[in-house]
Amino acid sequence: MAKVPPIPLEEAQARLLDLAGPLPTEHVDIEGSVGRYLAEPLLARRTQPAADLSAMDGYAVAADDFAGPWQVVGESAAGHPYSGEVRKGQAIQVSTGALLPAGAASVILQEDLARKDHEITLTGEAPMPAHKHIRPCGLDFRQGSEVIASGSLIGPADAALAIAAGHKHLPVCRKPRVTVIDSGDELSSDPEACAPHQIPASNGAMLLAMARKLPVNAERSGPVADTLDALINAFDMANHADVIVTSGGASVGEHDLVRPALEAWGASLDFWRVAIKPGKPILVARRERRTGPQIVIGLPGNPVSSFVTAYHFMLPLLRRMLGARYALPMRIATRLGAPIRANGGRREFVRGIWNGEFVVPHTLQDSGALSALAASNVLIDRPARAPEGAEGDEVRVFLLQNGGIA
Ligand SMILES: Nc1nc2c(c(=O)[nH]1)N[C@H]1C(S)=C(S)[C@@H](COP(=O)(O)OP(=O)(O)OC[C@H]3O[C@@H](n4cnc5c(N)ncnc54)[C@H](O)[C@@H]3O)O[C@H]1N2
Ligand code: MOO
Repeated sequence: MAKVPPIPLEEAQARLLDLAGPLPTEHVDIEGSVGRYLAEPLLARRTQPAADLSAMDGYAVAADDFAGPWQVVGESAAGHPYSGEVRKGQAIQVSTGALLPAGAASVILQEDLARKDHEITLTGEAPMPAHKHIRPCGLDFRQGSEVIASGSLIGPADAALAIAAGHKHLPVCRKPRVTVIDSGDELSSDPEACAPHQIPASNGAMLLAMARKLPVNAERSGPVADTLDALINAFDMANHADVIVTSGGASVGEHDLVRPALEAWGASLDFWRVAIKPGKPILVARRERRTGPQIVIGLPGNPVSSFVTAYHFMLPLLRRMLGARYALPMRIATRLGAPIRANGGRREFVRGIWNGEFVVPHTLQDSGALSALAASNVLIDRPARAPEGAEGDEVRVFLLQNGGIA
């Protein structure tokens, strides 16, 4: 068959992300929103702090009243404000987070004072500047201001911020429905009963686990036999899915039937083959449905190729449907802890082990070697035709753990 030239990774990712947009918005309670992406900018419904607060435990005094001694005339505790006003020569005992009493301009730390009955005297330093221990009204945010940008990943701090800003619910995109299909006659669904001509169907579980790191409704089907009918039937069964992910049968062999099956099913191929290693035979197709489009990502069967292409295509597509501002994975710069060989003509994602300081390429880079993939915690991004690298050279890596998704 005619050779189809592979396209660059960025172009392929842009084409894939163009095929889909964020799914419709729904409102969920804040605890249930963590791990999802904010679908609209979030505006504060209140000002925080809503009034000037004391930032420390101590005594509030009037403006320019630092000589003392002062008469302690009352207390403002967190949740129990003082109702009167402070005058010169007076002090109000304040606790951290308590409302600053009317007339107060400074808080003197209790460590800098000596108290005897109702009188306090300065033994240490007066605050400098005078308002040092005061958290002014609106320091954090003001009513009506944007506190979280649209497309942000809602993490623990965002959940706290949304609640502090007066919200009970947040708008998020509905969860994409994902079906992962293992395909291949050699696949056994029972890893405990696998003949020598068979191989346990392991990609589906891996891809499902990767998808489920995101807030999606994902399920698995197969293994599906290498026939057009079996594949078309599996696609029909996934008619409810927004995203269908297959693994295997993406290459050029006569049993590689994913492309013809997709075409027979009514999907149109957007691209096939990307200039990356591993993962070159990846394909992407789209099918129109009454209830919205379906995107099919056909991943190569080699387990490491499946993993790498799921990382660079499946997860970004799901993040895009979830409304994420940054759908693509991000790299960090680090240094080599061992030499790395010169690269060939395809951009390569070398499995490596990073200790937070240096990265060492795994010695086994076969695209079927799950043992090397599982032992690795980064993908080293090697540009096409990169020269060999020496220990200490800078390289870019994609994190698979420690905050990275894999
Ligand atoms: N003549 C050519 N042959 C191949 C080319 C090529 O350009 N010309 N490309 C190679 C590359 S690159 C890759 S990657 C593989 C991918 O091919 P397929 O997507 O068609 O994958 P399969 O042939 O179905 O399987 C490859 C390998 O992976 C195992 N596999 C498949 N599915 C699973 C699964 N669900 N769980 C575990 N393991 C699975 C399968 O048994 C094979 O060993 O093609 C090259 N060939
Ligand atoms: O590109 Mo394949 O994915 O070499 O293994």
